[in-house]
Amino acid sequence: MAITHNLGFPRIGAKRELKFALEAYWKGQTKEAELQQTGAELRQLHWQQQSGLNWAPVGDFSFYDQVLDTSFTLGHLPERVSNLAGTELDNYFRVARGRAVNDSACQCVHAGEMTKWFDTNYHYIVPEFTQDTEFTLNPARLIRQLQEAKSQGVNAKPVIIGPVTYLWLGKSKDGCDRLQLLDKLLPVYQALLQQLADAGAEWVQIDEPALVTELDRNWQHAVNVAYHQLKAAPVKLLVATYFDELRDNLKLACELPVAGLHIDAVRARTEVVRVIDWLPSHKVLSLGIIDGRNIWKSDLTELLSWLEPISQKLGERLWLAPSCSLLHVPVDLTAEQNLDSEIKNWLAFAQQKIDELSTLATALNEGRASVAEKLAQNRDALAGRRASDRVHNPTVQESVAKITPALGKRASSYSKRTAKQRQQLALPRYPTTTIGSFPQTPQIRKDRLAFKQGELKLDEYQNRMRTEIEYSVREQEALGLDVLVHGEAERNDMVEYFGEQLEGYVFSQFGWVQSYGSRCVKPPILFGDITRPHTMTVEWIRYAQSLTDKPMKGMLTGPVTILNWSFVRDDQPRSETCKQLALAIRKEVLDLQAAGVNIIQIDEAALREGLPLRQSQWQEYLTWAVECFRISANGVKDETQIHTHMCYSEFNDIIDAIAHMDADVITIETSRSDMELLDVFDSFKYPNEIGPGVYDIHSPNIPSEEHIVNLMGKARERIPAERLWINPDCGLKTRQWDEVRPALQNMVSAAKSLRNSA
Ligand SMILES: Nc1nc2c(c(=O)[nH]1)N[C@@H](CNc1ccc(C(=O)N[C@@H](CCC(=O)N[C@@H](CCC(=O)N[C@@H](CCC(=O)O)C(=O)O)C(=O)O)C(=O)O)cc1)CN2
Ligand code: MET
Ligand SMILES: [Zn+2]
Repeated sequence: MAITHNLGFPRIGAKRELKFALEAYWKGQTKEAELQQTGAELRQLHWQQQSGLNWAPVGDFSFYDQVLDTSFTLGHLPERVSNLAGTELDNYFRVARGRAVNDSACQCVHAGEMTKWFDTNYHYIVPEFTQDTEFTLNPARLIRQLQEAKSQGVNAKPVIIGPVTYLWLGKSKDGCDRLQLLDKLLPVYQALLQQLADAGAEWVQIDEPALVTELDRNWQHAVNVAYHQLKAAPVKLLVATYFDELRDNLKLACELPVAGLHIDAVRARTEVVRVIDWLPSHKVLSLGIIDGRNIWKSDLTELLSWLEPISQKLGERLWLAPSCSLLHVPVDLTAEQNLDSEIKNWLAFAQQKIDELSTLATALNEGRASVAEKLAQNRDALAGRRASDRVHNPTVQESVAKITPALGKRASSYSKRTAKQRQQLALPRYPTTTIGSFPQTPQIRKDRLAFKQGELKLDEYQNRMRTEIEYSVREQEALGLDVLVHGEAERNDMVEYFGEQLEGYVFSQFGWVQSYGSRCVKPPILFGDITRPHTMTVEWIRYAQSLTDKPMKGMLTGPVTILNWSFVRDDQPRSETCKQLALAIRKEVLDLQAAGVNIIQIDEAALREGLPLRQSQWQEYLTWAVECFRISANGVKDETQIHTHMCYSEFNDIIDAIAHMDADVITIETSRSDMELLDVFDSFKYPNEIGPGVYDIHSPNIPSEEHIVNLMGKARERIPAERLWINPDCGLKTRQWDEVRPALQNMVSAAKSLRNSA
């Protein structure tokens, strides 16, 4: 009798109800009660949609981020919000975004740092630790939601982040050893588990994904200490791991004194046999067999053949689940009206994944015959996908086979190139530029929606986008920027836009996935061999260049970032898919050059995110990822200046790979680290030009000229002035013009004053 459960459900809503409710609340258009009501309705709906399972998650819902929720549950808030007026929700949003609703008392504080959740495009708010950090239990939200679920007849299993992973996710602000806090943390967890038990919880899922990373002995020891202390709690604990194999932590995870273990049986399938061997015979084994990171239908028949003997052996001890929380996939495939029907039949979103799980459990519990029709349909869909001639294109495969190292090499070294580029571009010292996007105004979005719904003709849509481009060019000229951009008005997203242009992709209408807070992305679906049937950006850039005598940067997204932010095929290695994308981008680069564009930026914002979770596997990834970037960028002549952009701040451990990309200029995030991270870009390790971001675009705050001059002063201590550019941290699409204008004004005047003082 296999038991089914889910680790977490997407909370944004099939029509992004949560996003709209949050944004209305932040603007002060609605009251807290309305926001709470939307939350309750979404939870109820999502529990109903999971009612076919034996256990549904509770506590996976969040108004912003589940890690921030955990910080609140543990009574662990940054000191800067501890004495401010307002409700708990006000404080919650202050930590999340720097301010509460309509903070009329101007109780704005700097927001908590945001960083990537493991190797996903989801971002969490980083817990901030010092040696004086204290924890106090604040379980009300979780207990209320447990009661809410129970009152609706849900078989509820609370979900929390485990103590070791919680510490692992955070950052020490004073150099303290986070593990020293474990002793203070565990009693709070113990009390929390006690309260959940009192409120009627039988099982609690306690997530410890840190167990799939390389933990040193102190961290491994902490895992043991934690669960030996928590075993006294009067609930059954299911320790959940996901996103990778357990490897060196396998034995440790199996032997913890808890009632069950969940592992990612998609990414760690080869470990299942060993886990079954090691797991004591009283424990539940939860196998995450449905891929929570991708949108393809599972091969149910193949899974059954594998699972039947396991089910025989484990009986009631076998639980089945998606590999990880379904937060990382869209909600419901049936909402899609415009998806190509052949390809739609190959896909499963969150709801369909829940159905797959139920089908598998029924087959195991009642025999395959009981779901024969569903299994047959599933087999047909998969056979169709395998055989489809839309997936395979021999010409593309030949081009990839013909790739040689020469394709990734520029004709001359950086020093030769830069001399020619300087002569041609004649830029001042400390050239100023921006990262690509300008505000995506409500009007731009409205126009695009009208166009997509057929209410606006192509011509008219293009006219309007050209007007937006012209507007941003005039603004940049007025500001006195040196290298201009067209502003990306015509792009819904830097990856989806390219997915829409390339052959081998389809895209959804409602396939939204949360990236941070209320911000979502709609990853395009890469199903087949990639070709570029026509130019994708040339006309827009050419138009923008025609408006000005200043140099206009061509703007592209790089192959690695397109790969990492798409749902990609699982029938060939990612490196193979990436090479196909690289060849397509290379064509675009060469066409831009032919159109007279002599500065081309190729964004690789997600290059670091694609790193495997274990450092021992990094090199293999970096080798092909960097090679793909080089293939896309390096076909150009010496005079063409290649830029790349990366908006994260940890380069120490991959600086060699970054240098090996050999872009003429790299723009990076640095403003929040006070330029310290430039230490790693010193002349030996990084010989080319650098634009260290001088202000944080995630914040509405306007940086002062003095602040920027100050930061650049620090940059100059590390990098020779002739190799420095001045630019923001990242694109400006989420900001408003009223914020962008004064910020860039200060940036440009900072550049002028630096030039004068040189
Ligand atoms: N893919 C990706 N990942 C990334 C980033 C990124 O830029 N792209 N940046 C980093 C941070 N993550 C981010 C993720 C999303 C957004 C973002 O701005 N998302 C927008 C949606 C962007 C989009 O796809 N816009 C579409 C659709 C917009 C829309 O909602 N349209 C409305 C109608 C228009 C309206 O009335 O507003 C509708 O369909 O109902 C468009 O412009 O065409 C949002 O959530 O609001 C920003 C940063 C890391 N990961
Ligand atoms: N060119 C892109 C932009 O400016 C780069 C963003 S990186 C997330 O929006
Ligand atoms: Zn960026």
